[in-house]
Amino acid sequence: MSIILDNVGVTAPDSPDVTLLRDISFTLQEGSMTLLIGHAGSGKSTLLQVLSGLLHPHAGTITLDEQPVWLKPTKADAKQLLRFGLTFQFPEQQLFARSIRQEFAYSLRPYKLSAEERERRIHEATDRLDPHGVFAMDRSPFALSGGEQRRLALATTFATAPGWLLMDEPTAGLEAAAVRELLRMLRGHRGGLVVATHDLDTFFPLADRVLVLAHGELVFDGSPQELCRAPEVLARAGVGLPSCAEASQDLARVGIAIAPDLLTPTAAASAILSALRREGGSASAAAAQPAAARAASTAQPQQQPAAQAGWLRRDPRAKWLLYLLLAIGSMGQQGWGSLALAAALVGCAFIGLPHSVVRGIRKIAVSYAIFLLFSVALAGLEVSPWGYSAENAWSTTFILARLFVVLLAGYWLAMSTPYGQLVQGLNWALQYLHRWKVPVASFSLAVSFLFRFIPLILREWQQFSTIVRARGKASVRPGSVRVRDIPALVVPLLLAMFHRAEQMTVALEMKQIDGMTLLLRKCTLQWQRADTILAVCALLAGGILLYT
Ligand SMILES: Nc1ncnc2c1ncn2[C@@H]1O[C@H](COP(=O)(O)OP(=O)(O)OP(=O)(O)O)[C@@H](O)[C@H]1O
Repeated sequence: MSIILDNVGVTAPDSPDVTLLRDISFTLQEGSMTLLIGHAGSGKSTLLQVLSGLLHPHAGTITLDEQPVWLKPTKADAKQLLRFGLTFQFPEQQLFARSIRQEFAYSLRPYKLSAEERERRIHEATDRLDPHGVFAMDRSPFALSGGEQRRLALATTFATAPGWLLMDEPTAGLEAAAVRELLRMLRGHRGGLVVATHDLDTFFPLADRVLVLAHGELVFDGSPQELCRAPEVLARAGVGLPSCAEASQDLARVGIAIAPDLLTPTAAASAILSALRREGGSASAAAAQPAAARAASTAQPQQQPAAQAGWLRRDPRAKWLLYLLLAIGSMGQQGWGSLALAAALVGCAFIGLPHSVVRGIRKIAVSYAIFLLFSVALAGLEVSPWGYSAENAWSTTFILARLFVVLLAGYWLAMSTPYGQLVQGLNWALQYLHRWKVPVASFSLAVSFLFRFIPLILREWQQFSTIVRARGKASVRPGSVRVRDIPALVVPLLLAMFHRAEQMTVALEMKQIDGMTLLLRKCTLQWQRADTILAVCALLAGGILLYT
């Protein structure tokens, strides 16, 4: 049961111009354990999602047992999906059900097992992962401790008996004893394993193979031992050395030569002992020196920050002004002709923004059109006597169309301005109101909080929707969620958001930040000539809309 990736390339789901993985080719053999390592953001999690059929590659092919994983760009082969088990970082965050039994039921549902087989799988998984017998089937998963929750989350994946178990940072946040326990379980896993990790020392002794990623490209494919003998590869890829290679370099400096590929403390200890016993270890230390020197001298590649797009460089105060005038001007329109003019002016604001932003309008428009159809259908209904008023329907259409133009203006502001700048721009205006004794401090705090929260919600939504697609084995378009998976998405999402809100509140309290502090912060924005031109254009656009 081998997995073959042939020249796979992946772009960001929402931004096809951003490449996440480039020309990845390799074959993974059944029963093997492969590590994915690389610097933060190198593409490890993305590769796991591609391997498990959650993310469609824009180029190349992926086959499992010579059968393609993807039938078409929006549809993975449902049968193939059942053969993968993907666990995410902090898998305990994915729990949502009222009872442990329901957690298992949710993970096993796509497999359509008989009742006996389902019970057998649950027993087998709990035997392995519940040594202290805390998984009473009617117990709430939220009544378990953090470590027990993680074991339960892993057990639900193990119960699906995946041919390929793919794990993202499985040791993150685990204490040493729990790591040992995890390794014991992994040794017992009968299928193939792919582990994305930064924890080289834990996994190198177990792994058959290591794939190193750097900036979305595969830069090394070989055994852990080979990689330890080539520390320059790790340095170039921005990955720290495993302890065995580091110890070998340090010992070489004091004249003790041991090989850099002794992956366990036991192997290293006996090599050190032999080296100490040997006379004149210094000569061999010289042999180890070049590798150390090579590693140290290899500078890590620096990524150049991308040039900022024109709109992003503009002062947020000018953008707020344009937004407010467009929004007020659009709301003031009473006829379709002038509303079309307002829409055209809002449309002009999108010129120069990335294609992904423009594509976002299509998504918003589709959802809004559905909402509009329902609203218009209801608005026209007349109850006594029964009938349908075209006039009511038409006026509702107009009001909703006007709202849509305002919504687009808001979307433009949000997409063209980083949230920090949005808040600064608004606070600048609020400072004047504060001087005129208008109580705006709480408003300023609420706005800062809200703007900080919106991107967090979007990020968490993306993460949890990927998790439910993986657990529910949903062969649906990436980014979408089936209705029946919504409880499995909403509960962990809300819990994560509450947790985030709590963290942010504590951070604000610790830093003693309140609305007044935010309001009185020195404004670091810099008004430029182009901003004056934008402000004049905004006033002109506003003037035209108010006049029409
Ligand atoms: N939906 C997306 N849109 C745009 N960029 C994305 C998207 N998903 C991931 N990226 C970017 O792709 C790169 C690879 O992300 P990925 O999560 O795969 O990295 P990683 O190697 O797993 O990182 P880490 O070790 O920090 O978990 C990152 O720079 C990330 O910001």
